[in-house]
Amino acid sequence: MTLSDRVRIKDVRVLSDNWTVLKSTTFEYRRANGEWQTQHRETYERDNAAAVLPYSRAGRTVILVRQFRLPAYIRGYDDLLIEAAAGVLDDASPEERIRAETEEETGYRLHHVQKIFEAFMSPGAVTEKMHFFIAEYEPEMRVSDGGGLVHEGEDIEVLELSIDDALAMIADGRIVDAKTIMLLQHAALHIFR
Ligand SMILES: Nc1nc2c(ncn2[C@@H]2O[C@H](COP(=O)(O)OP(=O)(O)O[C@H]3O[C@H](CO)[C@@H](O)[C@H](O)[C@@H]3O)[C@@H](O)[C@H]2O)c(=O)[nH]1
Ligand SMILES: [Mg+2]
Repeated sequence: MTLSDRVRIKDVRVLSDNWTVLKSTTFEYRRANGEWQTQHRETYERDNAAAVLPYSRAGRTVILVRQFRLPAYIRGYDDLLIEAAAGVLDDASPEERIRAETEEETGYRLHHVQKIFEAFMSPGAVTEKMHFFIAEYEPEMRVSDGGGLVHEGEDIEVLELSIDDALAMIADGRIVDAKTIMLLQHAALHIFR
């Protein structure tokens, strides 16, 4: 299947080209009834990213991180966000990037990482596609404190939580990050049954 016979791009304007590119695109879309309709949409063109849930089957625990997120704060969330370790790919492969990112953010040097799925996280506005991984960890894999890159402003706390506590934190609103909820629910369904 291709959409190229339903979409005609007419004009693309760069509205902002700073940390990430914001574009405005004018295009024609052929509706289900066959009529062509002109539309304008803005897209925030982010690189793809990867996220991971390190888990211990024996300990029934997972590793998460906690950090400040300005967009959530602006929207009224008055706490640090609890998240799965994640990072943008920066032209690396998802597997390569998620290992490096996990070590940077959590201090764990993972061995095998298992891809579980890919997902667009906000497809109405953001181009980013997230690659999701799970990975078994053991205490010996912790090679540093993690914490992220100070010169990039990262100030990341590492959390080791029981899966039951993590799932309870989704229910009571202490975990509100989408990628993290997806990974924890995957773990509940497929790892810690
Ligand atoms: N100077 C500057 N730095 C930025 C900006 N935006 C992000 N950064 C820095 O760029 C680095 C990106 O860190 P990563 O670990 O690679 O990405 P991330 O912030 O975890 O983002 C991923 O997860 C987010 C939460 O789900 C996603 O929102 C994001 O799109 C991505 O997937 C961080 O040091 C962050 O502070 C910006 O506008 N200006
Ligand atoms: Mg990150």
